[in-house]
Amino acid sequence: MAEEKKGFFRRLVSGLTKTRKNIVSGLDSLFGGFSRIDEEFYEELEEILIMGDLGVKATYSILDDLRQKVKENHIKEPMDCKQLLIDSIKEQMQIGETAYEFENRTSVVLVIGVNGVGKTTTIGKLAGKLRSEGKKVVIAAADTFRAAAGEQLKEWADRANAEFIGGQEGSDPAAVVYDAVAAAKARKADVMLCDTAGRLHNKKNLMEELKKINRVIEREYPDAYRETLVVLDGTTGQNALAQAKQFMEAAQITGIVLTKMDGTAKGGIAVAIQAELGIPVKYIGVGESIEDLQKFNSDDFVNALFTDDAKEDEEN
Ligand SMILES: Nc1nc2c(ncn2[C@@H]2O[C@H](COP(=O)(O)OP(=O)(O)OP(=O)(O)O)[C@@H](O)[C@H]2O)c(=O)[nH]1
Repeated sequence: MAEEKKGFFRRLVSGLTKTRKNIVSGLDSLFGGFSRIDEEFYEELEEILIMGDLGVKATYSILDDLRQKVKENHIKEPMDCKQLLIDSIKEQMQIGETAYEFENRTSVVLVIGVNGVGKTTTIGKLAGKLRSEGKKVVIAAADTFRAAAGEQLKEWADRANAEFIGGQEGSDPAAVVYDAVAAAKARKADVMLCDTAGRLHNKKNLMEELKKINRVIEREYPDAYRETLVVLDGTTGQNALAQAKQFMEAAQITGIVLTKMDGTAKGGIAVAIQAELGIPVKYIGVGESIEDLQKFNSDDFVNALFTDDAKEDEEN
């Protein structure tokens, strides 16, 4: 288990290389370049955090907290406030224990997200993980808006050996969900993963569609535990935050999946999401294989961001 955790941490550190360089190299020159903690120091810190995609709200809270800690602890040297900054970022991200209840109960997991964010891949990876734990999985392809979405999902379902229920292009998504619930009940599935179309440009339609899907699940599968995950593309930074806010208006979101965190300098968005929206990031994607979808832990994430390369190389 310890080995597994270490392996994951290493993958996280290497996946976050660009984000780490973006944020930490700026901070290192800030801590090294200033001889005292003054207004200019705080202004530069503010700029680094904003540019690192931590979001305006989280950045201001972190700065307020840091100012207070610096005062209380009578810190004079910029270098000495690095750990305080790390602690402040962690504190901003605290939203209590993240639950993964759906793994242990008969559940329906609705997955929402706009095209191209990595929704299909995420469902495929999740199905693979659940199957490897011996769980029975049904995948409902309720994104009937695009035929290609269903085909791609079927490939993942076949690979994971999960049951796949789809519909014709343009058919009623709620009808697919109805069929999938029937299949899940008949086969005593543990988890039903449900892909949905995420047409944000037409919020009213999206809301109606999700409501209809929810009605079917509530009526046909009242005992199923419910989870609604929004998938966001980590490379889009603040745009991902805006998308999350819009989805929050359309549905009761229980968690976020942040994908493509390996190829981006904008990984600070994970801080913005938890600090600003108070919704847990439940998984992050740091690559395209199944093991690259990982449960998110904010302390590990912040530690990975502040791990320096030289030390990592030494340990390896
Ligand atoms: N590097 C990297 N690529 C990812 C990750 N997650 C998904 N991708 C890639 O992102 C691309 C889009 O992923 P899809 O799963 O097809 O996205 P989608 O949201 O289902 O998109 P549509 O099917 O077009 O609606 C694919 O090439 C995936 O391999 C990740 O964590 N890291």
